[in-house]
Amino acid sequence: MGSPVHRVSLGDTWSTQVHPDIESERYIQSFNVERLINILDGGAQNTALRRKVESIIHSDPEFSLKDNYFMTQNERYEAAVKRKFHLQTIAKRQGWSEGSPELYYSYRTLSGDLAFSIHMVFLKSLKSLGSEEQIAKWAPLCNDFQIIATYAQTELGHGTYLQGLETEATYDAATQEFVVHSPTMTATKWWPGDLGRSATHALVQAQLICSGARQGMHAFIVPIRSLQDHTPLPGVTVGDIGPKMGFHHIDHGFLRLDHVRIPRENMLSRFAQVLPDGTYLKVGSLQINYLSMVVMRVDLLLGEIIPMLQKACVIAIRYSVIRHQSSLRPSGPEVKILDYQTQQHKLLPQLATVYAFHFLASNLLKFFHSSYSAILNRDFSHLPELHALSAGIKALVSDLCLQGTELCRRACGGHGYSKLSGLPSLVSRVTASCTYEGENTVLYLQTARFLVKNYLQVHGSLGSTSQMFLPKSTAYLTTPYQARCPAQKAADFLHAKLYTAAWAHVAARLIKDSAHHLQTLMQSGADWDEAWNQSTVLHLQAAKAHCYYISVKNFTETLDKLENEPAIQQVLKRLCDLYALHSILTNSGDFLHDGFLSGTQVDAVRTAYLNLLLLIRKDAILLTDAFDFMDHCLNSALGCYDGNVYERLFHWAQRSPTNTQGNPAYEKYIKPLLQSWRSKL
Ligand SMILES: CCCCCCC/C=C/C(=O)SCCNC(=O)CCNC(=O)[C@H](O)C(C)(C)COP(=O)(O)OP(=O)(O)OC[C@H]1O[C@@H](n2cnc3c(N)ncnc32)[C@H](O)[C@@H]1OP(=O)(O)O
Ligand SMILES: Cc1cc2nc3c(=O)[nH]c(=O)nc-3n(C[C@H](O)[C@H](O)[C@H](O)COP(=O)(O)OP(=O)(O)OC[C@H]3O[C@@H](n4cnc5c(N)ncnc54)[C@H](O)[C@@H]3O)c2cc1C
Repeated sequence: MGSPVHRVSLGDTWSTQVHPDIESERYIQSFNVERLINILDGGAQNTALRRKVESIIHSDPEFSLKDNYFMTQNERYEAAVKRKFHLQTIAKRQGWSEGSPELYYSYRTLSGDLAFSIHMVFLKSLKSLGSEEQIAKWAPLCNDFQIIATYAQTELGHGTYLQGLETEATYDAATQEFVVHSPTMTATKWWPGDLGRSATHALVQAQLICSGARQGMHAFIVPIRSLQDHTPLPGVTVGDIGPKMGFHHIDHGFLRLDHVRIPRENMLSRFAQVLPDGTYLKVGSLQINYLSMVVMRVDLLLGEIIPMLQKACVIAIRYSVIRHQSSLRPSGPEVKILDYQTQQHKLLPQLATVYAFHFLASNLLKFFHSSYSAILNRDFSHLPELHALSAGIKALVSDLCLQGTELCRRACGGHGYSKLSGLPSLVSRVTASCTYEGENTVLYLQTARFLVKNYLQVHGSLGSTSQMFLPKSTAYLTTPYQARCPAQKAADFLHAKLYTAAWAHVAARLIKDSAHHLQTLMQSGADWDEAWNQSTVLHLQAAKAHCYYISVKNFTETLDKLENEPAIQQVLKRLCDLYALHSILTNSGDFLHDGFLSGTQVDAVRTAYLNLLLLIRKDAILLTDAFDFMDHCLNSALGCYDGNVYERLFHWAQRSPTNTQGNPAYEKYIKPLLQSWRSKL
């Protein structure tokens, strides 16, 4: 066992003991927590490296997040910039290079509360869309922060529909330059992070116009602020978009360009280029210019989105074994709120979901790595499947992480509404993930487009089936599916094959129904586009079901590989069962619709599910400990490892400026009012 000491690290002098209510939860260990930590980290050597980075970061007071909750937007931004540059200094001293695991772990340790994260999006986009020469030129400048860069794609008028972007880059063969211009108000770039107050350069996505022809969206590097004094360069209007729901530490910005000239070499040209005479050359489809979005959708899952739900689970579940409220029977002792079935029903499916998502995202990352280098070398054969999987998985993961963090917040009652719980910041931050890097509805529909296409390849017209080769993730569309679920009792639903087949059935049926709906509309005279729009609610449902199926299947396959770890395999199997059965129960209408499950079978699913809640309840604290977040990183008065919730909440509240900075309203308004009554009392 790794020592828990490294986790109790806030240095609160009054906190000398772990609360007995949480200590007792750790007393009987049905599995080795340290081994599970290693598995989640992808090996013991990664755990050791991560903890080394954490100890360097947390022993340095410059990195403290403790006053975050009391800061204004400007203060948050400044603190994030300071931390980022301090991290750069440490990284240099320690020899942590850009893209190294150490910097990845630093980001995790600091909860991403650092400036210049979109600078990293720029770098990743450069590596996806730039030629080797362009990467060799710009990447070192980025790595050393000789420039600060942003990714400027979204405009006031368009974010989703990239073909509708209005910013223009017109090639001038006479000077071999592009003229980058925002022709309308709605062409103003809006939302790019690090743009508002920091960036010196922007990767601007603009419509390429050369030799009089519009060639669609392409990426251009545009200098926007002086490297000498940071003033906007000629033709550039730039600023901050103002207050937002969250992400207060990031300066999201706007950018207008008035005929700004950049050299021809500043168009990123791995897949497309403009020759000096204005000839346009490209490989692949127009959508290859969307590659950096695929990269980011995969990258943000483990780096940003999933940790939000992991932390919310840690906080809410730890709090739920400290919090006592009411008793189970008259005159009985007050019980831990986690002993209420309804509290387990709120929290344990979230825990199961976040484990499912961790393994799902890890495997997607593997698929990404195996396809990405081929794509960079212009082999696009895996791109459609990668795009469809990354879009759908990003949508499902961010949707359910948002639902889950909000449920965790509410499960903490009133204290969950205090920022000091850490939960409101997690909710507001994960909310953004349902919108950025592709709004979720739009992403599900991209997945649906791929599924319908695959379905129609196999089942060309209504009823006819041909044996076709389909990508791995949609191969199940070729296998005839069972019409009825064979389960007869609750225990039957604990078979991974059975519930995976159930999700395959529902996904395949919904895909079939949405494709048939589309075809029926077309047979009655609608063209493809009209028919597509009139079936999108069905497509969306089908894409979601497909993603559920992929996530359930992936979890079961992960378990198969853990046969040398029987205790961990057993506890994860329960989580996998819970994830699958909870997803069936919350979508039970889809399983009942065609009689695949009967009402009696749904009752059996519920029985199996409720039994699992009790089993997982016993291991709940250890399963959250296995995420191995240090207290600094959780930054929660409710979620610390030692369980000293009330003392911490009380002490943290004392630090609030509302308590430390006097009360001008008293002097101005309350005092005169009260004193005006004094003479009469
Ligand atoms: C601490 C900080 C962390 C937070 C950081 C947050 C940083 C955030 C950054 C951003 O948000 S950057 C902006 C992100 N913007 C988007 O994601 C925009 C979403 N929109 C799109 O992706 C596209 O416009 C669209 C929805 C895919 C539609 O595009 P288009 O109209 O051009 O395509 P379609 O007609 O729908 O499809 C044509 C064809 O292309 C295929 N395809 C679409 N996208 C891709 C892709 N990315 N990769 C590969 N292929 C793609 C699509 O499947 C179609 O294929 P076929 O069916 O014709 O074979
Ligand atoms: C915190 C944050 C950070 C961001 N960072 C960046 C950044 O660094 N760089 C950058 O360029 N951008 C950034 N963005 C912008 C972000 O990528 C876009 O907001 C996002 O892609 C959604 O586009 P939109 O705002 O145009 O939404 P819209 O597309 O206008 O969506 C509005 C509604 O219309 C629906 N809709 C739109 N199109 C369709 C369709 N075809 N079919 C069905 N329904 C549709 C959507 O589902 C949604 O309900 C950021 C946004 C946020 C919130």
